Order: sequence, then C-alpha cells, then structure tokens
Amino acid sequence: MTWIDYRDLMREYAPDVKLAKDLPHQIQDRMNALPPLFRRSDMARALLEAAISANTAEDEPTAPPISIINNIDDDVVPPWEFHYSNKLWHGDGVPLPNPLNLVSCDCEGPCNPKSKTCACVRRQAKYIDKETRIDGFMYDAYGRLKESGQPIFECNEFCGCSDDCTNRVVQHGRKCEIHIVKTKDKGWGVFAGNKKIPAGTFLGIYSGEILTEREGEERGIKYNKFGRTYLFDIDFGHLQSEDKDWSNTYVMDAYHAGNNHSCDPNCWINACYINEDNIQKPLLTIFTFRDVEPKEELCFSYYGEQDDENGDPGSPDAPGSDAVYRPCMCGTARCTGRMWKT
Ligand SMILES: C[S@@+](CC[C@H](N)C(=O)[O-])C[C@H]1O[C@@H](n2cnc3c(N)ncnc32)[C@H](O)[C@@H]1O
Repeated sequence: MTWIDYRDLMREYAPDVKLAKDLPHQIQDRMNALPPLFRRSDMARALLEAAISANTAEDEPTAPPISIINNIDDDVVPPWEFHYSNKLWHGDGVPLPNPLNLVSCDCEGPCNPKSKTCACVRRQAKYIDKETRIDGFMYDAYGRLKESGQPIFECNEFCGCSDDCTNRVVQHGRKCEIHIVKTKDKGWGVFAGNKKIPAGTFLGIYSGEILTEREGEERGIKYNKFGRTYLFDIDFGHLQSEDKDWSNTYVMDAYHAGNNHSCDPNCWINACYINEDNIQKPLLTIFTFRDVEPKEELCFSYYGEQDDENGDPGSPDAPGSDAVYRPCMCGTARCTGRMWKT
C-alpha cells in the first residue's frame, strides 16, 4: 500500500496561482504594432471581444458576452494596453496562497446558513461587523449580497459542500449582461445591458497586480508624475488595527483595467476570500449596491466611503500632497466637482 500525504494532494489540487511576471501581453504588442487604420477596424473590435471572452471563460463560464460599443467617435476599441481578467496577479515578494491553511467546511449538499457547526458560517460570523443584523452567509437565496462593506468568505475548493451551495457566488462568475461603452466625457465605461441589474449582484473583479505596499508606493510616485494611477490600497476596515501607525500590506495595481468614478456610485468594492488563506489578500469584488436601470453606467467612488479619511479628495494644496486632480464629469447631483486624476 502506498502512503499518500494529503498535504501533497491539496497542493496538487489547489487552484492555479498567477504571477504578475506572466501577465500576457502578446496580443497587445501585436495589435499596437499594426497601423492605426487596422486598430480602428471592426476586425480589431471583434478580436478584442474574443480576447475578453477567452480570458474570462474559465472564471465566468455562463456570463453573457461583453460587447464594445462606440456611438461617440471613431475610436473603435479601447487602447490595446490592458489584459481583461478576473484574476489576481502576484507581484514580487507577495506570498502565494497556502492551501494547507484554508478553513474548509465538511458539509454535505449545500451549506445550511443557520448551521452552528459549518466552519464557513463560523468564519463569516467571526469577521462580520456585529452591528449588522446579518447572520449566516453574506448572500441571500438568490446569490445577492445582503450588505456592502463587509468581508465575504465563500466556501472554497476544499469544502465538502456542493457546487450549488449559496455561499459560492463570485467563484461562479458574472451572470448579468454588461458592455464596454464609449462615453462623451469620461473615456470608456462599463454599462448595464438591456436588463435591470438588481442590488447586490456580482459584476466582476477589480483585478490587477497585487504588490507590496513598498512597490505600490514607488509606482504611485511614477504614476503621479505622469498624472495617471490605478492603484488601490487594500485597506478594508476589517484589516485595520487600532494602531495609529497601521498601514496596508498590499496594493492592487489595476493599471490595465478600471471602471469610471461617480460621486453617487451604484457599485461597491468588497473584499472576498475564496481560495486565499491570507486575510491581507482578498479579491476586490465589484457588486451593485442598488438596483441599476437598463443601460445605466456602472460606477464606483474612487474615494471609498464618504466618511473615510482617505475618502474625500481633500485639498490638492494640502501640505505634502502629490496627488493630482481633474474635473469630475459624473454629472450626478452629489458631484463634488473634482476627482483624483487616474
Ligand atoms: C480607471 S480609468 C477608467 C477607464 C477610462 N474611462 C478609460 O477610458 O480608460 C480612469 C479615467 O477615466 C476617466 N474618468 C473616470 N471617471 C471620470 C469622471 N467621473 N469624470 C471625468 N473623467 C472620468 C478619467 O480620464 C480617468 O483618468
């Protein structure tokens, strides 16, 4: 009889981990080497739509396809510089997930959100803000998020429960129709399709390179110099300590992706853990937090919560501030008139 070490099995069956150095760029390089006439052709649009579909087929197998629509000018496709993906790409010095540290349930069939013994119900309860009235999982029976702003702990690869467990939403991918549409004042944006999207619907992942805080800081200085940054500090409330010197460990650089900003957003970025044991490294998941009308733009606030000390753009003239600002064109009644230049 051969002795099988279950730790080797777990490592073998652990989901694939991506490294930032392997971020694909071949299609982008080839497209950018072609003459502008081709880059602006319908064929280029069809190619980009096909690339998006191929990159996301594994993570969102039942998602309606994304179309690229421009009724504003002759920029047929967004710039060929981003890799559309739902994955988290690990930068140098960022530890990879360790499947041996994952907390997994041993439920049979779908988990019971009222269970007192399910390891996943218990872990969710441990991290949920006690002031909320949420019990069980963060999702309702329709797979919609009950409340934004709380960390989500989904059942994972090594849980015993079935694939139709209500605590598996992000891992099944987007279900609603969205499109990439050129706007008049804000470049390209992400819009709802022909159907209303209910509050609490999962849309996609703010994916990118996860970097150490130090590398994020270095890139931030460079990006600010040329007035462009897609850096997102991973500093959710449940990660912060009372320590006044606390600062985030990691930063997400979504240089190659991004939704537009609104001062009155309809989406929210929530921390979500699936096959990740490190609390500092959640997936940044985008959910609607109110009903979204057909063809409405899907936006989040680049400033996080209104009462967040980092939340308000503040004064561009504040001492030590190297942030750069631009006029905000969100057009909502709550518009503050300016936004960080990204
Ligand atoms: C992360 S990108 C979003 C995608 C971008 N629209 C594009 O076409 O690549 C951020 C940039 O979008 C534009 N943008 C986003 N929200 C905006 C807003 N509320 N007002 C004006 N410009 C906005 C700005 O040019 C900003 O630098």
